Amino acid sequence: MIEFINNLPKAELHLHIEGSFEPELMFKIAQRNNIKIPYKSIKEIEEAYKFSCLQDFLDIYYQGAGVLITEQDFYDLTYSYLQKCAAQNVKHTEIMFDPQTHTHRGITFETVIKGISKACKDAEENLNVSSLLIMSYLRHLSEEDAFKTLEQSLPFKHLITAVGLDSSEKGNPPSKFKNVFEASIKQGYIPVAHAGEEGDADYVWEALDLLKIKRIDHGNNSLQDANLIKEIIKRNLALTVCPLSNTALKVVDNLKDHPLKKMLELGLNITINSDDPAYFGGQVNQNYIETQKALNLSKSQIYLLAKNSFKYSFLSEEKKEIYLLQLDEYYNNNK
Ligand code: HPA
Ligand SMILES: [Zn+2]
Repeated sequence: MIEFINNLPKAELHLHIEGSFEPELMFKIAQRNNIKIPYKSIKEIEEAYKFSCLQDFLDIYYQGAGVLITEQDFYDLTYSYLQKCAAQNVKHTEIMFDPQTHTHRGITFETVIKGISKACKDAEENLNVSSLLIMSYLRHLSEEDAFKTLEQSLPFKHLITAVGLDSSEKGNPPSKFKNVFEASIKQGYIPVAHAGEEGDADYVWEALDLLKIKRIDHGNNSLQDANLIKEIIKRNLALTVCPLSNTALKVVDNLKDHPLKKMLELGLNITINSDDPAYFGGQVNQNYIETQKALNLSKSQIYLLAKNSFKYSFLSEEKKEIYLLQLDEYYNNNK
């Protein structure tokens, strides 16, 4: 089964590039930029990565991102993640980045987007991994600040496919960002949002009805509301579920209690993703492997999860078709 998962062609739809920042690379870039980080060794960093909730994690995640200064830093961070994609048979990835985490430290939007997008272009050519970008607004900041970010993104609109909403969920409902999402959609960006990770089902309703999202990031707490489940299925929206993130942030106590299998049985369109792999103990394949084991998922369920990852991507129908054919061929030869 492990080999079946490792070789399975798949896409990743929920990945924060700042959350892919491995300790080794963080040390290297910190040294290069003459920045002190509050850890003496990789062991100390790993010790610090013990979280009791989302906010606990976010404090450390923003601190880690603070060593990224130059276009080269953003390039190295992104290329390093894309190399991991190639090694895991991730054929396509939809990468979130948080511009405000960097612009608030005096790094220009241009530096961030140029470094990330150049790595994506090189990986497409050299590693055969395709990607697109999701610019995520930080929900603990104001809507006005998100509007500034939208404005800064416009010269680089051709490099960005979607907008997202992440950071501290509780107390920052989707309704706070209704206007900036409306403006983002007008600019041609596809809307997605984190909803129902720590927030309740009403936050997912708001994301659907007010932000008009085309995909739900996490969405675990949708299970609180049977009408919401029906609505998600009716709108044909997928949930980008992140099992190891959920256990690391205590959204779920134990992987054996994870609702993913129940979600599949309810007919929800589910995908498996790593969220912040450097912080949560595993890349996307590890998420598949551990979840399969904990929930005793069948090969056909694993196949369905990979199929959903392409089907609910924001690729063109033609490109989806190519990847889906590759996946079907793999499955027929290995089931
Ligand atoms: O899992 C997450 N939730 C909210 N914000 C985030 N930013 C990075 N990862 C996350
Ligand atoms: Zn996330």
